[in-house]
Amino acid sequence: MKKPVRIAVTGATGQIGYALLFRIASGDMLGTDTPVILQLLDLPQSQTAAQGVMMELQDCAFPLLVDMFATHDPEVAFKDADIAILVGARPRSKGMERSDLLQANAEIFATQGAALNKVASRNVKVVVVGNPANTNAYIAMKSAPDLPAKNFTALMRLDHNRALSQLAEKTGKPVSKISKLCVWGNHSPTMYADYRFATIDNENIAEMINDQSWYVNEFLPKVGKRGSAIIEARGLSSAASAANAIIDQIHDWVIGTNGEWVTMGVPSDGSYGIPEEMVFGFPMTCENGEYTIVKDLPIDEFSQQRINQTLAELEEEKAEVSNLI
Ligand SMILES: NC(=O)c1ccc[n+]([C@@H]2O[C@H](COP(=O)([O-])OP(=O)(O)OC[C@H]3O[C@@H](n4cnc5c(N)ncnc54)[C@H](O)[C@@H]3O)[C@@H](O)[C@H]2O)c1
Ligand SMILES: O=C(O)C[C@H](O)C(=O)O
Repeated sequence: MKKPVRIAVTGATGQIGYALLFRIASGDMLGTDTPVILQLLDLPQSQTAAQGVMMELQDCAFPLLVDMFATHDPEVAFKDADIAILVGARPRSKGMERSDLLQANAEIFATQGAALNKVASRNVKVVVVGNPANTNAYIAMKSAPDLPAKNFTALMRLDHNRALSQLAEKTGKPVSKISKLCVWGNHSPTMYADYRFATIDNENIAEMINDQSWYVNEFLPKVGKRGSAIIEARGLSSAASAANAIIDQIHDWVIGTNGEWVTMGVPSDGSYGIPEEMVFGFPMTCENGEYTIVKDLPIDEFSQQRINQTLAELEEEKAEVSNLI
């Protein structure tokens, strides 16, 4: 058996927390050979609910769950954390855009970035889920100057998975056959789900579908606005699919992608003209616990225009939180 991995989860008693914790403890995220310790953070008024969630976790008798505790203090929750999943934040409701949450949620990520800086493992892998996820990840990263900036990521795997499923449905082929898809930019309707390089059995999907109007007028808006469609239909924002995407993003970051592309929101290294440190969705491969941006892809005029649009939105969000960083 390996050494237990300390996993801090914020917003542990919320919707996503409830869909996430049991899958982490069952081994879906890090594999069935890796024991875990869950360090749960939620607000003081949610501590009784947190006890209830822990009772249920206990009642599952997961062999991999070696310890767990709940607290309202970020410095306790993040102590020595190897992985920190920052979910705790207000979700949007009908009629709101994710950027409307910026002022409500930004301070949480400044406080939690500072706490991670103080007490987490120096190698902590951070995934920010609370919206607007990219800018919140940027705030957390800037609030943690002693940790490597590359350790801070935003959840963009849900967008990637949504795009995969739409392409599988359109082509009638299984999701597992699709390679080299990516989503550029912000986790917002401006995101750019790029299928130009995507293949099924080495055949180019764009050529296979051969319908630019479907791509521009149906596929891109459907993927970009999927979060709103779920809120409209369910009355609540996505939770099980978000938890699943968190599991996928961390699984692949830690265990690797075998050369396959995935999408993660990561601090830019200047690739594709994206300003350094801007937390942006890029195509990614992962190996040995490190991610690498897929470099030197050709960017045509349409793609450049879409990338510029999502970048401009991130620049605006960044300007709005300049008081916090
Ligand atoms: N990036 C993505 O793909 C994605 C997908 C789905 C949801 N989200 C976002 O995730 C966030 C959580 O969604 P949810 O549906 O679980 O919401 P929820 O309201 O069900 O749960 C949020 C939890 O966070 C807790 N919380 C609030 N402030 C906190 C703080 N300062 N510290 C610790 N805990 C705190 C609340 O008490 C609550 O238990 C929202 O911002 C939502 O928009 C992101
Ligand atoms: O859209 C939301 O507000 C929730 C989440 O970001 C999603 O994409 O489902």
